Amino acid sequence: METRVVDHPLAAALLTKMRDERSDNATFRSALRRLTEMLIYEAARDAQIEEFDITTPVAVTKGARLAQPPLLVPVLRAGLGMVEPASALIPQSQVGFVGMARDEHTHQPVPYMESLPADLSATPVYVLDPMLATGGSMVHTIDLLVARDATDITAVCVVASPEGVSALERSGHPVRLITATVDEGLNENAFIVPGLGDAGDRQFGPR
Ligand SMILES: O=P(O)(O)OC[C@H]1O[C@H](OP(=O)(O)OP(=O)(O)O)[C@H](O)[C@@H]1O
Ligand SMILES: O=c1cc[nH]c(=O)[nH]1
Ligand SMILES: [Mg+2]
Repeated sequence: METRVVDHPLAAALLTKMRDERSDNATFRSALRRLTEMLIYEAARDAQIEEFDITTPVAVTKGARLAQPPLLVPVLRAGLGMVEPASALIPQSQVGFVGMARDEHTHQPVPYMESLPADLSATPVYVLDPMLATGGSMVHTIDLLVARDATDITAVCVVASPEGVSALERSGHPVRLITATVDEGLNENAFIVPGLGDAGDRQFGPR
C-alpha cells in the first residue's frame, strides 16, 4: 500500500496547532481546514486531467480539469471538518456520508449512518477522517465502498498510527493513504500517541 506523508513546514505548523491542548474548538477547526487543503492538494497530484479549449483575453489555449472528480466521504463526526476545504478545492466533487463512533470499551466502530451512491465502479473516492488509530473505522468505511465496486480509494488523514497503517495494508483493499504524520503508536485506550486527542470532541465538543 502506498503511504504518502505530507512532510512540509507549513503542514507541520498546522499539525502543531492541532496537537496543542491549548487550541480551542475554533482554532482546531481552522487549522484542520487549512491542513486539509494541503492533504487534498497532495491526494490529487496524480489525478487524471482532461484538456479543453479556453480563450484568455489574449489567445485561445488549452485548459485543464479533473477527468473524474472524486466522491468525498467524510466519516462523521470528525471528518466533517474536512469537507468544506476539500470541496472548495474540487468544486465538481460530490459528497457521500458514513457515520461511526468507536465503542469506548471495545474500541470497535459502531456504524450509525450510511449515505453513499450505489455504484462507485468509475469513481475515485477520497475518505476524509483526521484519525487512523486501530484502523477499524477506516476499514469498515472502505468495506462499504468496495461493496459498491470502488477500486480507487484514498484515505485522507491527519494523524495515523503504525497499527492503523498495518490494518489498512492487511485489509487487502485498493487504498492508498495520505497523512500529515505517522505517530508513535496507540495507548491502552487506543488513542494515538502523541496524537491530538479526540478529533470529534476537539472540533465540536463531547458527545
Ligand atoms: O481507527 P479507529 O480506532 O477506528 O479510530 C478512529 C476513529 O475514531 C474517531 O472517531 P470517533 O469514534 O471518536 O467518533 P467522532 O468522530 O464522532 O468523535 C476518528 O474520527 C475515527 O473515525
Ligand atoms: O487518538 C484518537 C483515536 C481515535 N479517535 C480520535 O479522535 N483520536
Ligand atoms: Mg471522537
